Amino acid sequence: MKILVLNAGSSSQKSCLYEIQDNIPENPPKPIWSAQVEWRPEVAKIKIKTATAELQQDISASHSETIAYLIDSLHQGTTKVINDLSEIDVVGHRVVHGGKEYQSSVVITQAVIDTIQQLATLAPAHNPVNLKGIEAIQEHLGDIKQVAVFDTAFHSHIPDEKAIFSGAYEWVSQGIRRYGFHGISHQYCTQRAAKILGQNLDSLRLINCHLGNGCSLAAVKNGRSIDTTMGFTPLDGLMMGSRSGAIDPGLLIHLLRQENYTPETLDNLLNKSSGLLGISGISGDMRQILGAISQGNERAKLAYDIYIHRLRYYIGAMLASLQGLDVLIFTAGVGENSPDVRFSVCEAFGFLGLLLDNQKNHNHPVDINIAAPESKVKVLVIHTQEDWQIACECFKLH
Ligand SMILES: Nc1ncnc2c1ncn2[C@@H]1O[C@H](COP(=O)(O)OP(=O)(O)O)[C@@H](O)[C@H]1O
Ligand SMILES: CC(=O)OP(=O)(O)O
Ligand SMILES: [Mg+2]
Repeated sequence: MKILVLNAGSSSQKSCLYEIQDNIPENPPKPIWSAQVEWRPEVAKIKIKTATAELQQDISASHSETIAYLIDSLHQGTTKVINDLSEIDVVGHRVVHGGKEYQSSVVITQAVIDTIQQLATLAPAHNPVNLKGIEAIQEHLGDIKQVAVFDTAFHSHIPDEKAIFSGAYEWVSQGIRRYGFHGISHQYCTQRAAKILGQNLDSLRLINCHLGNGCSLAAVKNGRSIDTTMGFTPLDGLMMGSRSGAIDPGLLIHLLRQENYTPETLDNLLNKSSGLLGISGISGDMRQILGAISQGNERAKLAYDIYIHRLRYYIGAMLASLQGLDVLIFTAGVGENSPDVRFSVCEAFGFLGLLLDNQKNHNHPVDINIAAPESKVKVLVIHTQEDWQIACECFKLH
């Protein structure tokens, strides 16, 4: 069975074509075809990879035209991997916000599209681009079966005392609660951790640190998320590349009342120009922050220190929810690639008996335990594979 996956983020889209035969294999296979698009103001920067070819192309085209270009590259030119588009059985999409309506993956119907649309105000940087992907597939692949896989689904069993905000009781019936995000990645890493360690999830308390452009933690017990740092929207919790994470809600009232902010200017400030970017004034990219620190830039150092403090602070919160810890996991762009961040975080938890193996930490670890043999907590670096997780969900629903 051939499954095309579109994993759209706020500024980029990863896409893969997978083939699954009779059963889901234990280890994720390489995709037959993969593509990455970065949306820049005037241009889509495209990279396509197959077993035998690599193609890089900048095109000036709309979202739908860019997806048409990707689809063409599946059966034409040097990146051709299928003879005909009818070989594709199903298309899976990452959808960031599923609200209270969706607690597991669903086959997409018009009603599903309408709901994703209604939820767009809660994830304005994500749900609209997810919808564009669904519509482009309808346009170019007709009525092929499409599946929505929600970032919120993995967190849908978080107990009420951790999910309900301590505001108005009416919020509960209005669906205002902690939903949590990055669930596709948190779920993949949870299952992968059990596989790497050869242990059953029933016996493991995990904290998964998803540190990409957006950042969140999940506390996982018995294979389920029981707490997480993102909330009603993907703005809560940790400091991120350009998002503030949690801040005093009284500050928002102050900005609206005294500083003439509007909902739009606040949204822009908190989602697009805060976090590492806002504090450093340089970039939301951790590589650039680390580079600037090595040049002695004090604002970059402050941004890094706040980022680490917030990570430690929320790991503390997840520890309290789990009442202990067996495995700490680092994943996504920063978590997978920055030994500095991993070291700075782990240093604070020596009191738990957590000890890193410094050599393993620096040796580009992928899917291994980087804790010292005597450490009481295992520390895994896992290459998150959201696309594969989405493909597996499609396979299960087909
Ligand atoms: N070698 C590295 N060291 C530190 N950070 C890195 C490194 N490589 C990538 N990153 C970080 O990873 C981030 C992107 O992570 P990624 O998971 O790809 O994000 P997303 O899927 O949210 O767009 C970049 O902003 C960058 O800060
Ligand atoms: C939900 C979310 O924040 O996703 P991303 O990290 O892809 O922006
Ligand atoms: Mg991501």
